[in-house]
Parts: sequence; C-alpha cells; structure tokens
Amino acid sequence: MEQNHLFPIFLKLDQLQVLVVGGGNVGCEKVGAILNNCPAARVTVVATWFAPEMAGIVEGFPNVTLVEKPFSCGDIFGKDLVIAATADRDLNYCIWEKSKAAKVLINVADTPALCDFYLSSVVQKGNLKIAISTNGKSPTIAKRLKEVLNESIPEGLESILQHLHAIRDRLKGDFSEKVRKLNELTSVLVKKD
Ligand SMILES: C[C@@]1(CC(=O)O)c2cc3[nH]c(cc4nc(cc5[nH]c(cc(n2)[C@H]1CCC(=O)O)[C@@](C)(CC(=O)O)[C@@H]5CCC(=O)O)C(CC(=O)O)=C4CCC(=O)O)c(CCC(=O)O)c3CC(=O)O
Ligand SMILES: NC(=O)C1=CN([C@@H]2O[C@H](COP(=O)(O)OP(=O)(O)OC[C@H]3O[C@@H](n4cnc5c(N)ncnc54)[C@H](O)[C@@H]3O)[C@@H](O)[C@H]2O)C=CC1
Repeated sequence: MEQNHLFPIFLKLDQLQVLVVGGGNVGCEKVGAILNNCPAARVTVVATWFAPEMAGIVEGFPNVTLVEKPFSCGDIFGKDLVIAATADRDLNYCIWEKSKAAKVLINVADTPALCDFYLSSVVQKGNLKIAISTNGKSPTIAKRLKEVLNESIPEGLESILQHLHAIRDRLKGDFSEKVRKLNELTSVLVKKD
C-alpha cells in the first residue's frame, strides 16, 4: 500500500511570522484556518484586492495586518512561512522561487509540487488537536473525516486531559516510574473485554 511520508508538526504561529499572498476565496480560507487554530498568529496578508469577507475574518485578531498592494520580494523578508494563494500561476511560481532563495518554507495553494508543507483538516476539542492529511489525495475526504471524528470524540475528554495533567505534575519518582504510572492509569482507555 502507498504510504503518507509527510512529517506532522504543530507550529506556534504566535511566535512566527506568516506571509499570505492573495486575499480572494483561497486567501480567506487559509487565513481563516490559521486564525481558527491560533488566534494570536502573526500574519501579514498582501493582495492587490481583498474579498469583502476578509475584513470580517480578521476582525478582532490583533496580530493580522492586511496590506493592499502588489507582492514584492521584500514581503518575504523576516517571514518564517509563506502561503501563496493568488490566482496567478506565474506569480505563485515567482513567490515560490523567492521563498526558496530566502530559505523560508512555502505552501502554494494550488500546486502540491511547490509545497514544503500542506495545511491539514483539524479536529479541535479543548486541548486536543488532531490534524488529518490524505497526502494531498483528497482534501474533501480529510474534511469529512474531521466531521466524523468531531462527532465521535466525547466532550468529556477535555476534563480527562486536565486531570491527567494535574496527576502528571504531582507524580514523584524518576522519569520511567512516571511513565509506568501514567500508562497504568490510562490503560482503561484501550482495554479490550
Ligand atoms: C495538497 C493541499 C495543499 C494545501 O493547500 O495545503 C491541497 C491542495 C488542493 N486542494 C484543492 C481543492 C480543495 N481543497 C479543499 C479543502 C481543503 N484543502 C486542504 C488542504 C490541502 N489542499 C492540502 C492537502 C491536504 C491533504 O493532505 O489532505 C484542507 C484540508 C486544509 C486547508 O486548506 O486549510 C481543506 C479542508 C479543511 C477542512 O474543512 O477541514 C476542498 C474542499 C472544500 O473546500 O470543501 C477542495 C475542493 C474539492 C477537491 O478538489 O477535493 C485542490 C484543487 C484546486 C483546483 O481544482 O483548482 C488542490 C490542488 C491539487 O490537489 O492539485
Ligand atoms: N488549495 C486549495 O484549497 C485551492 C486552491 N485553488 C487555487 O488557488 C488560487 C487562488 O484562488 P482564489 O482565491 O479563488 O482567487 P481569487 O481570484 O479570488 O483571488 C486572487 C487573489 O490574488 C491576489 N493577487 C493577484 N495578483 C496579485 C499580486 N501581483 N500581488 C498580490 N496579490 C495579488 C488578488 O488581489 C486576490 O486577492 C487559484 O490558483 C486556484 O486555482 C482553488 C481552490 C482550492
């Protein structure tokens, strides 16, 4: 069977600088996805025009800046991640070239081959977050799976997480002893009858 070789990580976007180029439908979707996950994300959105929804999407998020102007190379300066979401393929390619030259990771929304990373479909329940990737095969299936998991993961899991965190802080002993106790306490979650 073909395998997904992407390496998942969870980024702290409040400590990083993100550039999104394009403020149309796709730009709105990507900025919305970022802010849903990380309301304090530091995001600059550069576009020649913005879809009317954009103002509502970024309203109340203090670290987002909308800049109405054509993209220029200098926009990449000081950025850690770039998302190119313009409808202009040549421009997206140019943004990719500049980002690679600056060693900044880039996602070109309509071109998987030019993505250093993909956005994922995200299940969120309090402190729990599950990111789903189909290796670019079907974002729609990722979205549907998110809906299935959202319904099947109980809300009560958050209080279990909080309790386990408190127990984890109180546990004495060396590292392996803590791991043994935590595994013992949570074994009921995977017990087969
Ligand atoms: C490779 C990847 C790169 C990236 O964008 O990061 C990529 C690429 C492409 N998407 C396309 C289309 C659509 N994308 C969505 C939705 C989402 N797309 C997302 C991620 C990814 N999309 C990355 C792979 C993720 C993975 O591994 O599964 C999600 C998960 C996250 C997010 O975007 O935030 C988000 C769901 C969020 C949610 O709701 O949970 C829908 C459905 C919808 O909007 O309802 C459609 C229309 C239906 C369809 O085509 O399936 C096209 C064709 C464009 C064209 O035809 O012009 C390409 C290009 C191509 O495949 O060549
Ligand atoms: N990955 C995905 O999930 C999907 C990707 N796409 C692709 O994403 C791309 C964008 O699609 P839409 O948002 O619908 O396009 P759109 O036409 O709604 O928006 C394009 C945006 O690019 C900006 N732009 C154009 N030239 C610019 C320049 N020189 N400098 C700065 N900004 C500039 C415009 O101002 C506008 O905000 C398309 O190529 C489309 O094929 C489409 C659907 C899904």
